[in-house]
Amino acid sequence: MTDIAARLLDGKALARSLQNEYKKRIATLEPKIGRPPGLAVLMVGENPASAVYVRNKERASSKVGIASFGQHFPVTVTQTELEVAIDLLNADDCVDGILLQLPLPSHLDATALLYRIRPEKDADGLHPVNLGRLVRSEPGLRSCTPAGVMRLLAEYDIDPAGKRALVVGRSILVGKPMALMLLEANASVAIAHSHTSASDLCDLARKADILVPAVGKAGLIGPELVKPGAVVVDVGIVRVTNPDGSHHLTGDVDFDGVSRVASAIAPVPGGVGPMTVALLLENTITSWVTSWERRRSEAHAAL
Ligand SMILES: Nc1nc(=O)c2c([nH]1)NC[C@@H]1CN(c3ccc(C(=O)N[C@@H](CCC(=O)O)C(=O)O)cc3)C=[N+]21
Ligand SMILES: [Mg+2]
Repeated sequence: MTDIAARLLDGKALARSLQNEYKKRIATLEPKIGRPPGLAVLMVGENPASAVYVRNKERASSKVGIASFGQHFPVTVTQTELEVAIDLLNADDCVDGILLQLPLPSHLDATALLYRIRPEKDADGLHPVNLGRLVRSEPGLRSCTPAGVMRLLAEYDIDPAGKRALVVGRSILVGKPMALMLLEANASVAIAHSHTSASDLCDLARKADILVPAVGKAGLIGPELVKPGAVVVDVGIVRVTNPDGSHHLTGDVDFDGVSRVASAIAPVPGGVGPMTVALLLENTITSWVTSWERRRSEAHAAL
């Protein structure tokens, strides 16, 4: 067998160049709007993986000129306290994006909190209004990870139209919106999930031209599950503890094995993760511009 190295879908590099564009855009518009865009990331408890993502988001925000209104709550925080925090951010004219880091401890009702975020500030695209817009193929704020995957495919001129796509996983954060976005891009989409049998997963995966695992199970996708020439976008995130107690990040895909079979592959780390952060910034900037335009046209109407 000849080893054909797959093209690397370099999310890290693309995210870096997107961030440079965001930075310029903000620098141009800030004098007109009179304030920077604002993003509030709400985190509950001490999940170390979550802490890494929150830090990445805040670092990226400050790099492009987005003001952070992050709040970190103890694991004992009550539903009411979070509702109050969300209400204040909803009403704060300096805050354009609100992200509630998931998962939450089980004593909290995450759905009720997500529904409480004003759809105009829903930087994560998880409010039912924004999910409904996605189902209808209307513009709106969209879930950052799947939107980042679509942007990454576009950057490498990979057009899903007419291709068979398989999404593995059906979470509201990734799997479902991912399937809808691939459908919108005219792929023939299948979804495998925890009730899909191993043999069905194998059949579906081996037929897929575009394979998007989003499960969080290291080694789930080996080369035997990949159609030669397929595009593989790894959305799984697994935090592995090394023998010395340190940690490293890996995805659902056996990268070395699969990169000999696939035509293109997005790695973990360095693929979808940085794109998720980039699209979060982009959603925040979109909300910032939209709310400014709305206020301007209201002011005009009042004259
Ligand atoms: N409401 C909500 N929205 C989310 O978007 C959300 C969430 N909750 N909960 C947790 C997951 C996870 N997530 C990541 C974001 C960035 C990286 C990321 O930047 N990864 C880098 C490097 C990570 C590192 O520094 O090691 C990479 O893959 O190269 C990873 C994971 C967003 N999530
Ligand atoms: Mg599932």
